[in-house]
Amino acid sequence: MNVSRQQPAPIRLVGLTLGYDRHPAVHHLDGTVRAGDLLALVGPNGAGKSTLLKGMAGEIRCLEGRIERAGALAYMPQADEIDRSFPLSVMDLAGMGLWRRSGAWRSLRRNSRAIEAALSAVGLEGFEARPIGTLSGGQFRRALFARLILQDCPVVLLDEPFTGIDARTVDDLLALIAAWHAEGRTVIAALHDLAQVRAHFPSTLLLAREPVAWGPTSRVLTQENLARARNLSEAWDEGAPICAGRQAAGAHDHAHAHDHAAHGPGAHGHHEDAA
Ligand SMILES: Nc1ncnc2c1ncn2[C@@H]1O[C@H](COP(=O)(O)OP(=O)(O)OP(=O)(O)O)[C@@H](O)[C@H]1O
Repeated sequence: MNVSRQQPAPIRLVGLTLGYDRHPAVHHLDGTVRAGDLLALVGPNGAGKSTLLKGMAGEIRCLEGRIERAGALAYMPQADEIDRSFPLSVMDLAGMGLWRRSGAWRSLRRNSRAIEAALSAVGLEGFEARPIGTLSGGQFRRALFARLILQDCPVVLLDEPFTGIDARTVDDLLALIAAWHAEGRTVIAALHDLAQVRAHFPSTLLLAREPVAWGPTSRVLTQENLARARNLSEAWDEGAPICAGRQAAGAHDHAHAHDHAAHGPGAHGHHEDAA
């Protein structure tokens, strides 16, 4: 792994609302993901985790506010968003990770050595020529992680990277993520397994269409915060328009189809991690 690569910059969310067709999916986000953070995004179904990752990856535009970030970023969407019918070999798929950096100077031989090393790091040696459509879910996930290794980006975004993956593969991939963290990269992952988050992710952003709590995992994943996240999600109105009054009112007194009553102290996602 190239240790001289670019270091990550912090990612700042400023008055951020993201959504689809002018309907917010997640809003009122303010806070900073520290450079080098290992951050879990947690929340009920529909809480806005994927939407936030898509916004950070530049796949959707901000409805309001902005995301300030710099440098290269690698993004792994949810498995069902990836077309596996495309006639690609495992080697081709992993090799796509080199596109950003590979120029004419990089020989095919050097490329293939790097790809083989990445495939070996995820336990896929011998799979180079296999069409991706023939891989099991776990093998395909490993191939995607090999592509991330080759992308070699300072910031890595993962959307539910372990869904449907067996325990051994999850352990291997968690070790890879821990190594990225140790190298100083920023890693942000949307996850549902709270035990896994507690064990492996020092920071957590708990979302329920808006930030419920953001900070050290042990302080965020409390019963009280989790209950508040459930209540907020249930109270959400899918058809609500974007909060046009927020900036004018500068507070929470604007007319809202969704319930803000559950806001508590610390709900506004300021990163309380002093370290
Ligand atoms: N392409 C889209 N078009 C319209 N609405 C969308 C789109 N993608 C997501 N949404 C809506 O945005 C909201 C947030 O969805 P999102 O996928 O971000 O949640 P999530 O926290 O990742 O959920 P899950 O845990 O179920 O994956 C949901 O109400 C969802 O229906």
